[in-house]
Amino acid sequence: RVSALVLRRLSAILMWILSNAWFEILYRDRESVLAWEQGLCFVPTSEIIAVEETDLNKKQRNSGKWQKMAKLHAFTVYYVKKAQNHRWRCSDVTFWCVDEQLCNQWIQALKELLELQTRPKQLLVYINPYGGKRQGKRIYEQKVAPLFSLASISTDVFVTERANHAKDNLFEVNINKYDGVVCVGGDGMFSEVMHGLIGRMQKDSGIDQNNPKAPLVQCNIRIGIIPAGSTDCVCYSTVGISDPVTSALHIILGDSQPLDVSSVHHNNTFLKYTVSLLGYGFYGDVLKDSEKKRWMGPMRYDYSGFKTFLSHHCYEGTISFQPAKHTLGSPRDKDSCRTGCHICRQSEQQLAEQRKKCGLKHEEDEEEWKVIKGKFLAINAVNMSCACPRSPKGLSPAAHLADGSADLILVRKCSRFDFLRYLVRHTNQDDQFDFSFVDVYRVKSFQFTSKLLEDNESDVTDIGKKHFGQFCRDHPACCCNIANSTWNCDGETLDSSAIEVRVHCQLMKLFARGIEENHKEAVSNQSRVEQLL
Ligand SMILES: CCCCCCCCCCCCC/C=C/[C@@H](O)[C@H](CO)NC(=O)CCCCCCCCCCCCCCC
Ligand SMILES: Nc1ncnc2c1ncn2[C@@H]1O[C@H](COP(=O)(O)OP(=O)(O)OP(=O)(O)O)[C@@H](O)[C@H]1O
Ligand SMILES: [Ca+2]
Repeated sequence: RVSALVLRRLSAILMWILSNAWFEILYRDRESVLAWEQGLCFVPTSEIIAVEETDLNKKQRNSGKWQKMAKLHAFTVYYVKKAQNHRWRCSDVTFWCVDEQLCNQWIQALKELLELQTRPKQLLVYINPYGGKRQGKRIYEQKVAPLFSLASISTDVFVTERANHAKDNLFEVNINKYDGVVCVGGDGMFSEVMHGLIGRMQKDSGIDQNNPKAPLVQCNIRIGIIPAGSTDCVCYSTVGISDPVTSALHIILGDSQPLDVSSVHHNNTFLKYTVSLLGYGFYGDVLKDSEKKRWMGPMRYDYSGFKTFLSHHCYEGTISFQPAKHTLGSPRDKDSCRTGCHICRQSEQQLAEQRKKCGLKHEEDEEEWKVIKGKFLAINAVNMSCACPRSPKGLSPAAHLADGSADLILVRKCSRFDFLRYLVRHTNQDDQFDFSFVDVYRVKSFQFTSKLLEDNESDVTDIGKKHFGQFCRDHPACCCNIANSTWNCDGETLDSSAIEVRVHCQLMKLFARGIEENHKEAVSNQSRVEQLL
């Protein structure tokens, strides 16, 4: 290790000398490293976007410079430049020399290196022209398509004409032709594409989605998200920023991030899949109200949020859940899920071992269920942190993208002021779970039944109890809503007062790599390693 360090230092000095001369390319282990005039700069081949021959002589002729010089030959390397806050940009550098053969050799060598990377070559793209601020088409055409063409990616592009157009289309297309599916839109559009892909996978494998216990088939075709929606929570939580160019570059490099998906059932009927927020009470009511105000664009959430906050409805019901014992993490952890997360890796292995051991036995049924009854302002189940521009740390900052668990957050009945304090903590660094009225559990499955439904089911003959007004008749001071709330399932409303939810570990994959450690954190970790050496 010490000699590797010394070698690296030596090669750095050598590169500095070379960078003042013509161009040079050095190899460090099997990774190529480029050095150029501006001083030292390392670019791993995995972060080179494209290599192109450059007609430098044409440029020079036009500018009138270099006229007395010999004919030059050049190539341009396009690479990922990492900026602040997880933002990526496409940068380029041109290398030149007088020897045409040498120049061609470098172009050839770099292209061969790029060929060795497993990157998407053919993509299927769905654009929702009405998501967010209705900029999806413009964003794709101006910011994304030029990058795909630079990276020699061919695309089949569909601009959707109605809701569920993309989902329906995914059941018909020749899916094996593609290396991935890209959706341009928000969380709702992503959800549509995910339902299409997972549904298609199960259909092709003869799996019945209505069976809540069916082991679902993993979906290996990756989805790329170009954010053009109102919340863009899935993109933000998996990339660290909601930025179309950054996401396009993650797709081009062929990044891969597995993702947990939860299935939602009612009475052996499949309802939906969810990857981000499945929320009852506050977030369900915000969504339901905001759907009527779509014309307001992303602002609709603030308007409906404020209205719902003032209405302060709570809902009574029973939640039963199975704690996620296979994972090392806890929702109160200080560390968050980051690129290459060891908790996600360990949890996946643990689940695979459990499955091997138990074979076809439904061991899950035998595991303990915890039951909680109460009155809640919000019941939020999140498969990931749910970070988004409105809430940069998310609803559960320590939730993991791919650990086979969800965080179940129960916000019990409390005063408006306390609920506001809780909401404000979505937006700052303070601990959201440090309230007497908030409980959080890491679970692998859960069920919810509203009190209204329980009452109706337990006494179907009592017609009086079927009327909503009955519910709080015995408690005149109670703020509980007389009707049920709805579920906010990744931004889609779901009307069911009884649901069964099960987390499927790493059911699908995204063109992403999780949130990378901050540069500062990474540098301090690196210097710690060097001190150790
Ligand atoms: C006082 C400041 C409080 C600010 C609270 C900000 C909370 C932001 C939480 C965002 C959580 C996102 C979870 C992701 C959900 C997505 O799958 C889904 C589809 O895109 N988006 C929403 O449902 C969109 C949900 C958007 C909900 C916005 C709620 C805004 C509440 C405003 C309350 C104001 C009270 C002011 C009282 C003086
Ligand atoms: N051509 C279309 N016309 C109408 N609706 C569409 C069309 N294409 C897709 N949709 C639907 O629009 C809904 C919302 O789209 P999308 O998620 O892109 O934007 P958003 O709701 O503004 O953003 P977010 O989900 O991030 O809050 C999706 O549920 C999708 O099914
Ligand atoms: Ca998870």
